[in-house]
Amino acid sequence: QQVHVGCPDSGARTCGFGLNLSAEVGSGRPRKWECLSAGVLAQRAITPVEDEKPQTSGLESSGAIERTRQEEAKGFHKDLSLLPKPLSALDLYSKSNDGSKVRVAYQGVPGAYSEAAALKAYPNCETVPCEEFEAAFKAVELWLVDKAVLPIENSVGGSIHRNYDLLLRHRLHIVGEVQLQVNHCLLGLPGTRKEDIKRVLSHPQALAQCEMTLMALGVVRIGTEDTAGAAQIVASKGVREAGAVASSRAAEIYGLDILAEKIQDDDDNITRFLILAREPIIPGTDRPFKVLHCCNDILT
Ligand SMILES: O=C(O)C(=O)C[C@]1(C(=O)O)C=C[C@@H](O)C=C1
Repeated sequence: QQVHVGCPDSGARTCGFGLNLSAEVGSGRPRKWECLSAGVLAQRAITPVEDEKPQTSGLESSGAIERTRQEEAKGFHKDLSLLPKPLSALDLYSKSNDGSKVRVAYQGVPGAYSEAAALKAYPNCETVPCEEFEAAFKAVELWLVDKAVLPIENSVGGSIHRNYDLLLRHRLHIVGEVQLQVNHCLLGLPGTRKEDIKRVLSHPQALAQCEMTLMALGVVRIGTEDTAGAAQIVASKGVREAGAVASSRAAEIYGLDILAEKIQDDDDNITRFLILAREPIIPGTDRPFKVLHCCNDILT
């Protein structure tokens, strides 16, 4: 039984990190265990093939070993390209930025715009729903997630003050931002008509963004924690006269009909989200950065 974890392209001999585990078949006892770290002294993994080489005896054998040792000592650093390449700041930047395996907290339930913003920022991320904004901040601080994506302002509704307060009270860093086009839909139970709706549930921001449409419909507005949460309530209560303002994705997730699309007052309804992390982004020194100098002298 042999397990070898290493770099397939360079082979065990040159791989900087490797694990080589061999055991005699049937004995159940490991015969050899070798784990190599990235250190230069531990460059060479003993492969099973080398281990099975027939043994030679006496002087002939020790002379050959000595010659090999000397040759190896002389030629140890001959092919420098075989040494493991040190990580650069750029490697780390691109690896942490490909979106894979990143856990991102957002406020709301699946189908919320904040979840869409998280997926826009990190397309392959694992989204983690949180009941309140504060829970999303704490999830990052407690290392339960890597990032949080939170709405900070909307082109129609203005600032989301709660998140400004939370930014002051928590020690997280703003590491990016996402802008999302928010297209609200009026959702209802399957088979309902727009005219049947008497009460509309949604996040207060979303209700404010659809003020004119909702006024024209003459419906009662009820605030909820998030837009997708409103869709979830409408679907679970099964009340035909209740509707929700939420995304088309929320309609899909909770099995609701889209009774009207793009019901926001302003077609250009954009929400800006901040991406928060425990660590700030420190510009690397291996890439050029643009710096803008404002010289007052030029203007006077
Ligand atoms: O309820 C949601 O779906 C959210 O993501 C929250 C929120 C907000 O807080 O502004 C985000 C975008 C929309 O502007 C409406 C609501």
